[in-house]
Amino acid sequence: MTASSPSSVTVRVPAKVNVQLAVAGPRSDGFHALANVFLAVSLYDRVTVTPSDGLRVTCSGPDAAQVPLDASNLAARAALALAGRYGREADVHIHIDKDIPVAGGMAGGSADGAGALVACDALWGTGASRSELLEICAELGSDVPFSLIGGVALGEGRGEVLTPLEAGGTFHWVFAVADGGLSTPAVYGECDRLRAAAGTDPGPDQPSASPALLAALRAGDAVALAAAVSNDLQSAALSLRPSLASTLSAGVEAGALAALVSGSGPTTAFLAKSREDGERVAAALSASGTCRAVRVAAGPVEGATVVAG
Ligand SMILES: C[C@](O)(CO)[C@H](O)COP(=O)(O)OP(=O)(O)OC[C@H]1O[C@@H](n2ccc(N)nc2=O)[C@H](O)[C@@H]1O
Ligand SMILES: Nc1ncnc2c1ncn2[C@@H]1O[C@H](COP(=O)(O)OP(=O)(O)OP(=O)(O)O)[C@@H](O)[C@H]1O
Repeated sequence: MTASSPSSVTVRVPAKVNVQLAVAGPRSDGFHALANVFLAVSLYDRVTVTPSDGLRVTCSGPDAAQVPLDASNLAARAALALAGRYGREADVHIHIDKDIPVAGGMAGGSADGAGALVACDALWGTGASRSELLEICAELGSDVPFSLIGGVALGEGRGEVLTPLEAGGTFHWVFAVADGGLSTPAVYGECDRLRAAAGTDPGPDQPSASPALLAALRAGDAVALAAAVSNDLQSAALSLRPSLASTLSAGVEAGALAALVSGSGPTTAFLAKSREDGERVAAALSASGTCRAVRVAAGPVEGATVVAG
Protein backbone atom coordinates (compact mmCIF):
# COMPACT_ATOMS: atom_id res chain seq x y z
CA MET A 1 0.00 0.00 0.00
CA THR A 2 1.34 3.49 -0.80
CA ALA A 3 0.84 6.52 1.43
CA SER A 4 -2.03 7.71 -0.79
CA SER A 5 -3.84 4.33 -0.95
CA PRO A 6 -7.28 4.21 0.69
CA SER A 7 -7.47 2.19 3.95
CA SER A 8 -10.69 0.56 2.74
CA VAL A 9 -13.05 0.78 -0.24
CA THR A 10 -16.83 0.21 -0.30
CA VAL A 11 -18.70 -0.57 -3.52
CA ARG A 12 -22.47 -0.66 -3.89
CA VAL A 13 -23.86 -3.18 -6.41
CA PRO A 14 -27.49 -3.63 -7.54
CA ALA A 15 -29.68 -6.71 -8.02
CA LYS A 16 -31.18 -7.45 -11.45
CA VAL A 17 -34.47 -8.55 -12.92
CA ASN A 18 -34.65 -10.12 -16.39
CA VAL A 19 -37.40 -8.46 -18.42
CA GLN A 20 -36.80 -10.89 -21.27
CA LEU A 21 -35.09 -14.25 -20.83
CA ALA A 22 -35.22 -16.20 -24.09
CA VAL A 23 -33.37 -19.51 -23.67
CA ALA A 24 -32.12 -21.69 -26.53
CA GLY A 25 -31.53 -25.44 -26.27
CA PRO A 26 -28.34 -26.60 -24.50
CA ARG A 27 -24.95 -25.93 -26.18
CA SER A 28 -22.25 -28.59 -26.28
CA ASP A 29 -20.57 -26.93 -23.22
CA GLY A 30 -23.80 -27.28 -21.20
CA PHE A 31 -24.62 -23.54 -21.27
CA HIS A 32 -27.63 -22.11 -23.11
CA ALA A 33 -27.50 -19.21 -25.58
CA LEU A 34 -29.72 -16.40 -24.31
CA ALA A 35 -31.40 -13.20 -25.31
CA ASN A 36 -31.24 -11.86 -21.77
CA VAL A 37 -32.53 -8.33 -21.20
CA PHE A 38 -31.25 -7.30 -17.78
CA LEU A 39 -32.52 -4.34 -15.78
CA ALA A 40 -30.65 -3.26 -12.62
CA VAL A 41 -32.93 -2.44 -9.66
CA SER A 42 -32.42 -0.53 -6.41
CA LEU A 43 -31.79 -3.45 -4.06
CA TYR A 44 -28.11 -3.41 -3.18
CA ASP A 45 -25.29 -5.37 -1.61
CA ARG A 46 -22.36 -3.33 -0.29
CA VAL A 47 -18.90 -4.87 -0.54
CA THR A 48 -16.09 -3.42 1.60
CA VAL A 49 -12.45 -4.45 1.19
CA THR A 50 -9.75 -3.73 3.77
CA PRO A 51 -6.07 -4.79 3.74
CA SER A 52 -5.54 -7.92 5.82
CA ASP A 53 -2.91 -10.63 6.45
CA GLY A 54 -4.76 -13.07 4.17
CA LEU A 55 -8.01 -13.48 2.25
CA ARG A 56 -11.02 -13.51 4.56
CA VAL A 57 -14.78 -13.10 3.84
CA THR A 58 -17.48 -12.03 6.28
CA CYS A 59 -21.14 -11.30 5.63
CA SER A 60 -23.95 -9.50 7.45
CA GLY A 61 -27.67 -9.14 6.70
CA PRO A 62 -30.82 -11.25 7.12
CA ASP A 63 -29.67 -14.07 4.74
CA ALA A 64 -26.00 -14.01 5.83
CA ALA A 65 -26.09 -17.58 7.19
CA GLN A 66 -26.71 -18.93 3.65
CA VAL A 67 -23.66 -17.25 2.13
CA PRO A 68 -20.48 -19.36 1.82
CA LEU A 69 -17.46 -17.65 3.44
CA ASP A 70 -14.79 -19.86 1.86
CA ALA A 71 -12.95 -19.55 -1.48
CA SER A 72 -16.17 -20.51 -3.34
CA ASN A 73 -17.68 -17.09 -2.52
CA LEU A 74 -17.83 -15.13 -5.77
CA ALA A 75 -16.34 -12.07 -4.05
CA ALA A 76 -13.32 -14.13 -2.92
CA ARG A 77 -12.99 -15.63 -6.41
CA ALA A 78 -13.03 -12.12 -7.90
CA ALA A 79 -10.26 -10.91 -5.54
CA LEU A 80 -8.16 -14.00 -6.34
CA ALA A 81 -8.67 -13.56 -10.09
CA LEU A 82 -7.57 -9.89 -10.03
CA ALA A 83 -4.62 -10.60 -7.72
CA GLY A 84 -3.55 -13.52 -9.95
CA ARG A 85 -3.54 -11.31 -13.03
CA TYR A 86 -1.45 -8.63 -11.37
CA GLY A 87 0.94 -11.06 -9.64
CA ARG A 88 0.10 -10.07 -6.10
CA GLU A 89 -1.46 -11.66 -3.01
CA ALA A 90 -5.22 -11.31 -2.40
CA ASP A 91 -4.43 -10.10 1.13
CA VAL A 92 -7.78 -8.54 1.83
CA HIS A 93 -10.74 -8.77 4.19
CA ILE A 94 -13.98 -8.67 2.15
CA HIS A 95 -17.12 -7.77 4.05
CA ILE A 96 -20.48 -8.22 2.28
CA ASP A 97 -23.43 -6.31 3.65
CA LYS A 98 -26.10 -8.40 1.94
CA ASP A 99 -29.55 -7.10 1.10
CA ILE A 100 -30.11 -9.05 -2.16
CA PRO A 101 -32.00 -12.34 -1.56
CA VAL A 102 -29.63 -15.37 -1.69
CA ALA A 103 -30.21 -17.92 -4.50
CA GLY A 104 -33.24 -15.82 -5.46
CA GLY A 105 -32.69 -15.27 -9.18
CA MET A 106 -31.57 -11.66 -8.62
CA ALA A 107 -27.81 -12.19 -9.20
CA GLY A 108 -26.79 -11.59 -5.57
CA GLY A 109 -23.58 -13.60 -5.76
CA SER A 110 -22.74 -12.04 -9.11
CA ALA A 111 -23.23 -8.58 -7.57
CA ASP A 112 -20.70 -9.44 -4.85
CA GLY A 113 -18.23 -10.73 -7.45
CA ALA A 114 -18.44 -7.52 -9.48
CA GLY A 115 -18.35 -5.41 -6.30
CA ALA A 116 -15.24 -7.12 -4.92
CA LEU A 117 -13.50 -6.76 -8.28
CA VAL A 118 -14.13 -3.00 -8.48
CA ALA A 119 -13.28 -2.55 -4.78
CA CYS A 120 -9.97 -4.49 -4.98
CA ASP A 121 -9.04 -2.66 -8.18
CA ALA A 122 -9.49 0.67 -6.34
CA LEU A 123 -7.79 -0.52 -3.11
CA TRP A 124 -4.77 -1.96 -4.88
CA GLY A 125 -4.53 0.82 -7.48
CA THR A 126 -4.42 -1.88 -10.12
CA GLY A 127 -5.67 0.43 -12.87
CA ALA A 128 -7.29 -2.43 -14.81
CA SER A 129 -9.24 -1.26 -17.85
CA ARG A 130 -13.01 -1.61 -18.02
CA SER A 131 -12.67 -4.32 -20.67
CA GLU A 132 -10.17 -6.25 -18.53
CA LEU A 133 -12.56 -6.09 -15.57
CA LEU A 134 -15.42 -7.28 -17.80
CA GLU A 135 -13.28 -10.17 -19.02
CA ILE A 136 -12.63 -11.28 -15.42
CA CYS A 137 -16.37 -10.88 -14.68
CA ALA A 138 -17.26 -13.19 -17.58
CA GLU A 139 -14.86 -15.84 -16.21
CA LEU A 140 -16.61 -15.64 -12.82
CA GLY A 141 -20.16 -16.16 -14.13
CA SER A 142 -22.64 -15.31 -16.88
CA ASP A 143 -24.47 -12.63 -14.83
CA VAL A 144 -21.35 -10.96 -13.37
CA PRO A 145 -20.53 -8.58 -16.30
CA PHE A 146 -24.01 -7.08 -16.06
CA SER A 147 -23.63 -6.51 -12.30
CA LEU A 148 -20.59 -4.39 -13.16
CA ILE A 149 -22.27 -2.21 -15.80
CA GLY A 150 -25.87 -2.00 -14.48
CA GLY A 151 -28.53 0.08 -16.26
CA VAL A 152 -30.36 -1.94 -18.92
CA ALA A 153 -28.53 -4.27 -21.29
CA LEU A 154 -29.00 -7.16 -23.67
CA GLY A 155 -26.90 -10.18 -22.77
CA GLU A 156 -26.19 -12.63 -25.59
CA GLY A 157 -24.01 -15.72 -25.72
CA ARG A 158 -24.48 -17.23 -22.25
CA GLY A 159 -25.48 -13.75 -21.04
CA GLU A 160 -21.98 -12.28 -20.80
CA VAL A 161 -21.82 -10.51 -24.20
CA LEU A 162 -23.44 -7.20 -23.30
CA THR A 163 -24.98 -4.41 -25.37
CA PRO A 164 -26.16 -1.47 -23.23
CA LEU A 165 -29.75 -0.41 -24.01
CA GLU A 166 -31.63 2.83 -23.69
CA ALA A 167 -34.38 3.27 -21.09
CA GLY A 168 -36.71 6.25 -21.40
CA GLY A 169 -37.77 6.31 -17.75
CA THR A 170 -37.85 4.60 -14.37
CA PHE A 171 -39.83 1.39 -13.87
CA HIS A 172 -41.35 0.51 -10.48
CA TRP A 173 -41.08 -3.04 -9.19
CA VAL A 174 -42.22 -5.18 -6.30
CA PHE A 175 -40.30 -8.36 -5.45
CA ALA A 176 -41.80 -11.24 -3.47
CA VAL A 177 -39.02 -13.18 -1.76
CA ALA A 178 -39.77 -16.91 -1.41
CA ASP A 179 -38.72 -19.29 1.35
CA GLY A 180 -35.50 -21.03 0.33
CA GLY A 181 -33.63 -20.72 -2.97
CA LEU A 182 -33.55 -22.49 -6.33
CA SER A 183 -30.36 -23.79 -7.92
CA THR A 184 -29.71 -22.07 -11.28
CA PRO A 185 -28.35 -25.23 -13.01
CA ALA A 186 -31.33 -27.22 -11.70
CA VAL A 187 -33.76 -24.70 -13.25
CA TYR A 188 -31.96 -24.77 -16.64
CA GLY A 189 -31.99 -28.58 -16.42
CA GLU A 190 -35.72 -28.64 -15.68
CA CYS A 191 -36.33 -26.30 -18.65
CA ASP A 192 -34.49 -28.80 -20.93
CA ARG A 193 -36.39 -31.73 -19.40
CA LEU A 194 -39.82 -30.09 -19.89
CA ARG A 195 -38.97 -29.18 -23.50
CA ALA A 196 -37.71 -32.69 -24.29
CA ALA A 197 -40.89 -34.19 -22.81
CA ALA A 198 -43.04 -31.83 -24.90
CA GLY A 199 -40.91 -32.24 -28.04
CA THR A 200 -40.26 -28.48 -28.18
CA ASP A 201 -36.45 -28.20 -27.93
CA PRO A 202 -35.70 -24.93 -29.84
CA GLY A 203 -32.13 -25.98 -30.75
CA PRO A 204 -28.91 -24.23 -29.69
CA ASP A 205 -29.09 -21.12 -31.92
CA GLN A 206 -28.85 -17.61 -30.46
CA PRO A 207 -32.37 -16.23 -29.65
CA SER A 208 -33.25 -12.57 -30.43
CA ALA A 209 -34.40 -9.71 -28.25
CA SER A 210 -38.07 -8.76 -28.68
CA PRO A 211 -38.46 -5.53 -30.72
CA ALA A 212 -41.66 -4.66 -28.77
CA LEU A 213 -39.80 -5.02 -25.48
CA LEU A 214 -36.89 -2.85 -26.63
CA ALA A 215 -39.35 -0.17 -27.84
CA ALA A 216 -41.19 -0.23 -24.49
CA LEU A 217 -37.90 0.21 -22.61
CA ARG A 218 -36.84 3.08 -24.89
CA ALA A 219 -40.19 4.80 -24.39
CA GLY A 220 -40.19 4.27 -20.61
CA ASP A 221 -43.70 2.82 -21.10
CA ALA A 222 -44.58 0.47 -18.22
CA VAL A 223 -47.86 -0.74 -19.79
CA ALA A 224 -46.11 -1.68 -23.04
CA LEU A 225 -43.24 -3.28 -21.11
CA ALA A 226 -45.74 -5.35 -19.10
CA ALA A 227 -47.22 -6.69 -22.35
CA ALA A 228 -43.76 -7.67 -23.65
CA VAL A 229 -41.97 -9.25 -20.64
CA SER A 230 -41.17 -12.98 -20.88
CA ASN A 231 -39.11 -15.59 -19.08
CA ASP A 232 -38.46 -19.00 -20.67
CA LEU A 233 -37.31 -20.33 -17.27
CA GLN A 234 -40.63 -19.53 -15.62
CA SER A 235 -42.34 -22.88 -16.28
CA ALA A 236 -39.25 -24.71 -15.03
CA ALA A 237 -39.16 -22.64 -11.82
CA LEU A 238 -42.91 -23.27 -11.34
CA SER A 239 -42.42 -26.97 -11.99
CA LEU A 240 -39.75 -27.14 -9.25
CA ARG A 241 -41.66 -24.77 -6.93
CA PRO A 242 -45.43 -25.01 -7.70
CA SER A 243 -46.31 -22.68 -4.78
CA LEU A 244 -44.97 -19.72 -6.81
CA ALA A 245 -48.19 -19.80 -8.89
CA SER A 246 -50.20 -18.47 -5.94
CA THR A 247 -47.66 -15.64 -5.38
CA LEU A 248 -47.94 -14.64 -9.06
CA SER A 249 -51.77 -14.70 -8.86
CA ALA A 250 -51.77 -12.62 -5.66
CA GLY A 251 -49.71 -9.91 -7.39
CA VAL A 252 -51.96 -9.85 -10.45
CA GLU A 253 -55.09 -9.64 -8.26
CA ALA A 254 -53.43 -6.74 -6.40
CA GLY A 255 -53.19 -4.80 -9.67
CA ALA A 256 -49.65 -5.43 -10.89
CA LEU A 257 -49.22 -4.68 -14.61
CA ALA A 258 -47.12 -7.84 -15.03
CA ALA A 259 -46.08 -10.77 -12.84
CA LEU A 260 -43.11 -13.01 -13.63
CA VAL A 261 -40.45 -15.17 -12.06
CA SER A 262 -37.17 -13.24 -11.71
CA GLY A 263 -34.51 -15.13 -13.71
CA SER A 264 -34.21 -18.67 -12.33
CA GLY A 265 -36.39 -17.74 -9.32
CA PRO A 266 -37.81 -18.30 -6.81
CA THR A 267 -38.16 -14.51 -6.32
CA THR A 268 -41.17 -13.22 -8.25
CA ALA A 269 -41.24 -9.75 -9.81
CA PHE A 270 -44.23 -7.44 -10.28
CA LEU A 271 -44.24 -4.36 -12.48
CA ALA A 272 -46.31 -1.42 -11.20
CA LYS A 273 -47.54 1.79 -12.88
CA SER A 274 -46.05 4.06 -10.22
CA ARG A 275 -44.26 3.98 -6.90
CA GLU A 276 -47.64 4.40 -5.13
CA ASP A 277 -49.18 1.48 -7.06
CA GLY A 278 -46.10 -0.55 -6.18
CA GLU A 279 -46.63 0.17 -2.47
CA ARG A 280 -50.25 -1.04 -2.81
CA VAL A 281 -49.19 -4.24 -4.59
CA ALA A 282 -46.50 -4.78 -1.93
CA ALA A 283 -49.03 -4.42 0.91
CA ALA A 284 -51.44 -6.87 -0.77
CA LEU A 285 -48.65 -9.40 -1.38
CA SER A 286 -47.54 -9.14 2.27
CA ALA A 287 -51.12 -9.73 3.42
CA SER A 288 -51.58 -12.68 1.01
CA GLY A 289 -49.23 -14.93 3.01
CA THR A 290 -47.80 -16.33 -0.25
CA CYS A 291 -44.19 -15.17 0.28
CA ARG A 292 -41.55 -14.68 2.98
CA ALA A 293 -40.88 -10.97 2.41
CA VAL A 294 -41.78 -8.17 0.01
CA ARG A 295 -39.46 -5.46 -1.34
CA VAL A 296 -40.14 -2.42 -3.52
CA ALA A 297 -37.47 -1.14 -5.90
CA ALA A 298 -37.03 0.92 -9.05
CA GLY A 299 -34.75 0.73 -12.05
CA PRO A 300 -32.69 1.09 -14.08
CA VAL A 301 -29.95 2.09 -11.64
CA GLU A 302 -26.17 2.25 -12.12
CA GLY A 303 -23.93 -0.81 -11.75
CA ALA A 304 -21.06 -1.37 -9.32
CA THR A 305 -20.12 2.03 -7.86
CA VAL A 306 -17.47 3.06 -5.34
CA VAL A 307 -19.32 4.83 -2.51
CA ALA A 308 -16.48 5.18 0.01
CA GLY A 309 -12.70 4.98 0.05
C1 LIG B 1 -30.72 -17.28 -14.88
C2 LIG B 1 -29.79 -16.10 -15.00
O1 LIG B 1 -29.63 -15.48 -13.72
C3 LIG B 1 -30.42 -15.05 -15.92
O2 LIG B 1 -29.74 -13.82 -15.89
C4 LIG B 1 -28.41 -16.49 -15.55
O3 LIG B 1 -28.52 -17.11 -16.81
C5 LIG B 1 -27.60 -17.34 -14.59
O4 LIG B 1 -26.32 -16.80 -14.57
P1 LIG B 1 -25.23 -17.23 -13.47
O5 LIG B 1 -25.90 -17.50 -12.16
O6 LIG B 1 -24.14 -16.20 -13.52
O7 LIG B 1 -24.76 -18.62 -14.07
P2 LIG B 1 -23.30 -19.26 -14.22
O8 LIG B 1 -22.60 -19.20 -12.89
O9 LIG B 1 -22.61 -18.69 -15.41
O10 LIG B 1 -23.69 -20.75 -14.56
C6 LIG B 1 -24.28 -21.60 -13.59
C7 LIG B 1 -24.98 -22.73 -14.30
O11 LIG B 1 -26.22 -22.24 -14.90
C8 LIG B 1 -26.43 -22.84 -16.16
N1 LIG B 1 -26.43 -21.80 -17.22
C9 LIG B 1 -26.09 -20.51 -16.94
C10 LIG B 1 -26.13 -19.54 -17.93
C11 LIG B 1 -26.50 -19.95 -19.22
N2 LIG B 1 -26.55 -19.06 -20.22
N3 LIG B 1 -26.84 -21.22 -19.49
C12 LIG B 1 -26.81 -22.16 -18.49
O12 LIG B 1 -27.14 -23.32 -18.74
C13 LIG B 1 -25.32 -23.87 -16.34
O13 LIG B 1 -25.81 -25.08 -15.82
C14 LIG B 1 -24.20 -23.33 -15.47
O14 LIG B 1 -23.33 -24.34 -15.02
N1 LIG C 1 -21.34 -13.69 -2.49
C1 LIG C 1 -22.29 -14.63 -2.57
N2 LIG C 1 -23.53 -14.35 -2.19
C2 LIG C 1 -24.50 -15.30 -2.27
N3 LIG C 1 -24.30 -16.54 -2.71
C3 LIG C 1 -23.08 -16.87 -3.12
C4 LIG C 1 -22.04 -15.92 -3.06
N4 LIG C 1 -20.95 -16.49 -3.55
C5 LIG C 1 -21.29 -17.76 -3.88
N5 LIG C 1 -22.57 -17.99 -3.62
C6 LIG C 1 -23.28 -19.27 -3.90
O1 LIG C 1 -24.07 -19.08 -5.06
C7 LIG C 1 -25.37 -19.66 -4.90
C8 LIG C 1 -26.36 -18.79 -5.70
O2 LIG C 1 -26.52 -17.60 -5.00
P1 LIG C 1 -27.01 -16.24 -5.68
O3 LIG C 1 -27.54 -15.39 -4.58
O4 LIG C 1 -25.94 -15.67 -6.54
O5 LIG C 1 -28.16 -16.82 -6.58
P2 LIG C 1 -29.02 -16.15 -7.69
O6 LIG C 1 -29.34 -14.74 -7.30
O7 LIG C 1 -30.16 -17.08 -7.95
O8 LIG C 1 -28.05 -16.12 -8.95
P3 LIG C 1 -28.43 -15.77 -10.46
O9 LIG C 1 -29.62 -14.87 -10.47
O10 LIG C 1 -27.15 -15.07 -10.95
O11 LIG C 1 -28.63 -17.11 -11.11
C9 LIG C 1 -25.62 -19.66 -3.41
O12 LIG C 1 -26.45 -20.72 -3.04
C10 LIG C 1 -24.22 -19.76 -2.83
O13 LIG C 1 -23.90 -21.11 -2.55
